[in-house]
Formats: sequence, structure tokens, C-alpha cells
Amino acid sequence: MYSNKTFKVTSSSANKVGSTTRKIRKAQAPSSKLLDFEYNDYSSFAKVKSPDFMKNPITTGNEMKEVRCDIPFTPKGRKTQSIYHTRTPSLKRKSDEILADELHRNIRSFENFQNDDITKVPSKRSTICTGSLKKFTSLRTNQSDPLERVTKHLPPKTKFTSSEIEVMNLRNEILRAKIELYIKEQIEALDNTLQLHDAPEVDYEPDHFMDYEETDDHTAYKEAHIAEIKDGLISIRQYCETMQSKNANVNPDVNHHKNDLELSTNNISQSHKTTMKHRKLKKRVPPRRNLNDHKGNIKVFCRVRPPVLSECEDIADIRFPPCSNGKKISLASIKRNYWGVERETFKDYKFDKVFGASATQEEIYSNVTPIVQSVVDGFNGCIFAHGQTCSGKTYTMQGPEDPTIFNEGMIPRAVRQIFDNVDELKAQGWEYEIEGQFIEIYNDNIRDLLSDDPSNHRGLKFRTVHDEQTGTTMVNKAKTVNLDSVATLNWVLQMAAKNRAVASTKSNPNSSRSHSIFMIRLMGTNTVTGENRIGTLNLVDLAGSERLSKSGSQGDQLQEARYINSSLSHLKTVIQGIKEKSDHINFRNSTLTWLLKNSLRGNAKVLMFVHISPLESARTETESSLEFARLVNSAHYVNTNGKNNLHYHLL
Ligand SMILES: Nc1ncnc2c1ncn2[C@@H]1O[C@H](COP(=O)(O)OP(=O)(O)OP(=O)(O)O)[C@@H](O)[C@H]1O
Repeated sequence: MYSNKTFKVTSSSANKVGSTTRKIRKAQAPSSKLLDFEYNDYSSFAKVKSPDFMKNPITTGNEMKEVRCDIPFTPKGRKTQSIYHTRTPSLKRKSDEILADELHRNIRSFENFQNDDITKVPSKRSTICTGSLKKFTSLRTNQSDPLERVTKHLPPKTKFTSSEIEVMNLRNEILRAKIELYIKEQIEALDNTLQLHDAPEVDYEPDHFMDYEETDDHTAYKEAHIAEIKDGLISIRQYCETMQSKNANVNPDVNHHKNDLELSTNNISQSHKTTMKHRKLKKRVPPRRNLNDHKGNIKVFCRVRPPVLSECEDIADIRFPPCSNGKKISLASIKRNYWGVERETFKDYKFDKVFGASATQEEIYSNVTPIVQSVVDGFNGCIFAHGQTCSGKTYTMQGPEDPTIFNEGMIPRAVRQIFDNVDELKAQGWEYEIEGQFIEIYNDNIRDLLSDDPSNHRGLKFRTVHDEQTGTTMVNKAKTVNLDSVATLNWVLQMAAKNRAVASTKSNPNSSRSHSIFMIRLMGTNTVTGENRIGTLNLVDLAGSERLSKSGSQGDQLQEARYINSSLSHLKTVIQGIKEKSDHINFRNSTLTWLLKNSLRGNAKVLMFVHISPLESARTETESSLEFARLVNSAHYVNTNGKNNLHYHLL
């Protein structure tokens, strides 16, 4: 059934039989999946049979091949064995990394090979190889070009997403790798043929080569063989050039689509930007000047009061930046460990701004002007002064007892700014009505600071009234003044200062025992456009927080302190709820939060000034104030470890 042909090959060991078989397979039956290999130990003959030989163009029908080895090998008691050769694993099953690696290796080896003259290809000890060129040529002509397939399926005008283009590129890379691999295989086969030509040991038997069966002349055979190799190389080069040109055609196509994609992406983002800009322009009614300066709805600033001369013995190690654009404040303390070794530790707090002891009233106010401006534009705003007793809250809000133009507080400055803004807006047809109420919350009850005797209201019950439609709040029955001049403002401030509930505490001889709230309402109408604006500004000077044990309060003062602490705690809860966008915020828990409801939520801008005493004896309260402020400003971090990098001491 099989016609036998014999190859005489040189092999250094029996192991070479396997590789010899493979080489034969590669040369003569590259598509064969199974090779039965039989050998004979005493005769040093090996038999190779393959049904795929039938497909080999150089073989004539079914064949049985025999390979004779010069060196006998030991069969270890086995007379025959079958060797199953499977083809190189499918490229599809290889990972991208292996493919890429192979691609690069193959390209490199192919380039080297191309650059070499055929005569310079190093000869290796090898075995018989023939017919590979024909095989290659026939495969090349029959095989449809994968790159062509890609080009064919590439719709010229279709828009691709970037991921699709990526996939296409990858696919092309894989196809290129396959082509290169195939070329490499063919080149190896050529190399083998060439080495066969060089190998002196090979005993050529022309009848093994179909095309030269009739040739007896060894030299003529060699020449013909070399010519064939050269032709094969030319074919490979041509094939590569075609592939490269096709590749070049594919790439611009992909690039074209890539450019198209980029262009359309740019157009989309441009049009998106334009739309957003348009929307913003449409939405910007009423205009908010410099509102960007005050980003976010709740901000926390920190201010450290300067020590007075008598306090110089008791200064805490508080560190903060020298100028007012810092954000960090640090409490330093000395800690002693078990063995008595002292170590400096720091507690750092970060806020939206930290003002040191040298910060002026003007500097402070320049940071709140955007809120005041937004109130003129029709929004609600709320500025708190929070801190322990004697930390400078009243100083920040109202100024010292006998203020000058330089050290006057936030309230007179804010009202003056409102006057100025309103004056400016007159040119645009705006007319404003400005009215104010000045109240205090003492023991959770509202008292009118503009009445002649706030402690004796003759049975008057003040009630907070919210107008949900306009977002304004009024205290029913409390005196409302028309703030039309600086003179009225001055009168209001004097009355409030005179009427506010103060008491002498351990820390402050004039300690405020209530929360004071100056409510300024602005109602603007544009006589040209008919537009209306209503804004409320609440300037709140909170009662000083103090630990009950430390305050030494008794009787009424103890009661006051309890109300103060409880309302501050409710305020903290409410602000936290607002920050966390809670579904349910209980404003009614205290009179303070209920009164400020409309100025805390929604579009209202809230600013809390946390005041810090510079004294070492106030360290616990300082820490608790900073903690309170940190919770209000929960987005920011607290760092209690690590080295402190603020080198500016309080004094
Ligand atoms: N930045 C400052 N510059 C100069 N003096 C200040 C400053 N801050 C506060 N003081 C002074 O410190 C003292 C206490 O300040 P203030 O009365 O404002 O504190 P407070 O926090 O309102 O106290 P309390 O809560 O007890 O009412 C006052 O004499 C005030 O003039």
C-alpha cells in the first residue's frame, strides 16, 4: 500500500531521530497531524509513515519513508514506538503577550534574513528538506489575505468608537503576527534546504526529489537547487512587500476613522460646553457677583484672638501660618511617656481659612463680602461667631466697646456694604427696602434687643414666622427698624449692646449669656424690569461655650450655661445634617435653629467663625471648639500624628 523511500541521514544520537522526523514532516507534510515513527534498533533504520504524504506535491501517492541513522540507538526493550506530532498550537489559543513576542522575534529574524545574502546564511547541521518552496508558493496563492479581509470589512464612512478602533488595531497586529510566523516557517524550511546543500555528510539520492529524479549529475542538481532557493526568497520578499503595502492601506483607513472619531469627540465636547455655557447664562438670574469666591454652602474660618498683656504668662503653643491665607492650625503639647521622656505632639486642624492673632478686622471682613453681596442679589446668608467665652466673638461681630473706623466689627461693615451696593444698583433701576430686627435667644426664649426693656416684655410672646414662598423669616412682635441710614444703624447697635444679657463669669467680666442675632432683610424691586429680590442676612454672635465644671456657674448662670450648650449642640447637629444632605433635619429642637432655618438650608451661604483663645488654661475649650468646627466642616481632615510643619508661634 505504501511505496517506500529511504533517506540516509547523519545523526549524532538516537534522540536526533525525533527531530529528524519533525524536519521531514515540516519539509514534506507541513499539515500532517500524525506521524507514525517506527525504528529498528539493530538495523539503525527508522520508518516514517504519514497519510498526509499523499497531499505532498513532491511525493507520488502513498508512501512509507525510511530514515536510516548512522548511530544505532537503544530501544530499551521496545521494538517500536509511535510518536504523535501535533502541529504548533493554534495562534488563536496563544495569549496576546506571546503573540506580540513572537511577532517581534519573527520580524527581527525576517529582517535579518532579508538583509543577508543567501550565500551568507550560516549552515547548520540538519536534515533533508525539500518541496517547502512549492508548498509555500501554493499556500501563498491559495490563501486569502487576512489583511485584505480586514480592509474589505472596513466600512469607509462608518464612525467607530475608540474601543472599536483599538480592537481593529489589535486584530491587525495578530494577523500580521500570523503572517510573519508563517513566513518564518517558510524561511526556516528554506534555511534547512540551504543547509542540506552545504552539508557534506548528506548522501544525495536524486530519486528522492521528484523534480530531479532523472538528474544524475550532482553539480547540476546543486545549481538547480540554489536557483530554486533564490526564487523562493524573491517570492517571500514580494509577498512581504504586498503585505506591507496592504498594511499601509489599512492603517490610513484606521487612522482616518480615528481622526474622524477625535474630531467628532471634540465637536461634541465643544457643543456640550457651549450648551452648558448657554444654560449657565440663562440660569444666571439674578447675577451673583464674585460668588465664586465663596464656593460651597457651609464654610468654616478660624480666628485666634491676640493675648492681652496680663495673659502673657499663660500662652499656649498654638501654631498657624503668618498670613491669612493659611488653612491649618496646630495645637502643640508636651507629652511625657512612662519613663518620663518628654515628646512634643501636635493636633492639626484644617479649615477653609485660619486667621492668626495679627489679622485685622478689615482683613476678616474682606473674606465675608461675597456673602453680603449675595444677600443683595436675593439669597440668604448666615454668619456665626462661635467659640468659648472671651475668645473674641463679640469683637469680631460688633467690634470693641468704642469702635473706630479701623476696628469696627462685621455688623457695621456689612450694613455699610449693603448701603453701597444698593446705591450702585440704583443706576440699573433697583430700589431696595432694608429692614432689621435685633433679637437675642436667652434660655431658649426670644428677646427683642431693640425694645426699651428686653427683660420685661410685659407678657409679649415672640414667635418665629417663616414665609416659605419668599424664604424669609420674621420674629413676630419684635421691633423692626427701617435701616435707611448709618445713623439708624448706629442706634440699633447701641441699643443691642446695651440690652444684651451679659454677666460676669470667671473668664469674662462681660460675658454674653445669650445668642444675639441681627436679622437684615433686603427687598429689592427693579422699576425697569419689574424683577423682585428678597434676601436675608443673619449675623449671629453665639453665647460663649464653656464647660459647666470650669465655669463655676451656679443657680441662674448654671441654667444659662445648660441652655447655651444644649442649643449649640442642636446647631451642630443641624449643620451636620445639612452638610450630609439628610432627609430629615429637626430645626425645631431649639429656638436658635428654628429661627435660622431659612438661612441655613437651600441656597443659603453659611459661614462659621470659630474663635480660639490663646491661653494655655483654655486649652480644653480650645480643643472642644476646634472639634465642634471640625464636625461642622466635616469634609476636612484632622491629623493628630506626624510632625508639624507650621513654625509660627503665637507670640
Ligand atoms: N482680635 C482682637 N484684637 C484685640 N482684642 C480682642 C480681639 N478679640 C477679642 N479681643 C478682646 O478680648 C476680650 C474678649 O472679647 P469678646 O468679649 O469679644 O469675647 P467673647 O468671645 O464675645 O466673650 P463672651 O462669649 O464671654 O461674650 C475683649 O476685651 C476684646 O476687646
